[in-house]
Amino acid sequence: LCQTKEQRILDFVLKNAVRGDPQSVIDNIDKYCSQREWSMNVGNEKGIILDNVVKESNPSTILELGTYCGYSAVRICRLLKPGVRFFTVEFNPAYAAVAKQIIEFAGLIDKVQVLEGSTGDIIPQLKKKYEVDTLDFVFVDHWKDKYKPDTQLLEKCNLLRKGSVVLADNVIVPGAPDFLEYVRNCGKYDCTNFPSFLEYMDEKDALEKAVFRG
Ligand SMILES: CNc1ncnc2c1ncn2[C@@H]1O[C@H](/C=C/CNC(=O)c2cc(-c3ccc(F)cc3)cc(O)c2O)[C@@H](O)[C@H]1O
Ligand SMILES: [Mg+2]
Repeated sequence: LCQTKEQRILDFVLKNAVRGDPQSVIDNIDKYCSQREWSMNVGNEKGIILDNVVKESNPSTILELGTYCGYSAVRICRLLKPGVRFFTVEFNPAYAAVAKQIIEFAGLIDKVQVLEGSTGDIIPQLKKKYEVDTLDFVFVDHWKDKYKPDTQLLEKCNLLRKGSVVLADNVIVPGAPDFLEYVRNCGKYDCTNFPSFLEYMDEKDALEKAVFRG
């Protein structure tokens, strides 16, 4: 009855992970996607870099663009102190449904708001509708051609402040060349590249950290 890969990932987690244990959820998604079916989760190599950037930023208000199955939502939220707010945006209802169940199973649903819709519509609503002042941390992992326009939209909506961290997945594979060129040359960000590997593969990939200068 599990027709989609995402449902099969959820089923594997529900069967094999430990309820309320985010690390076991992460480990089992990685196990399924490396042994059975490849899937576009940030994975464990890039995930460890993500963990370190989150830890050093110690963020209180976090936004993720592109929830997919919720792997990076679980990865990020397992590190956060109580009382922080994590918003994640997903416009595919089937993916959002899987992600909510995975986040819930991990015991993190109280920290997470899965906002169903398009980033282009939701980002402008964050201040008024979701009572966001500014964002401390943004994880960008949705369609690669939307990285640059959505980063510019975050700026336009005054959601970034001095020191806000924008961390982008896949800047080598599939790549986000216009985003890289923008954040590295527009003069508004201090950029750091973190070379790593594509999830569950030996191919090179990288994360880019862009810290807003304010
Ligand atoms: C544009 N506005 C949007 N608003 C809300 N949600 C959006 C969205 N765009 C995309 N999404 C959602 O984000 C997710 C999209 C992620 C796109 N990611 C990739 O394409 C990707 C692709 C690869 C990949 C790498 C190598 C390869 F051979 C094949 C694929 C690896 C990755 O780590 C990736 O992140 C989906 O859940 C989609 O429904
Ligand atoms: Mg990715």
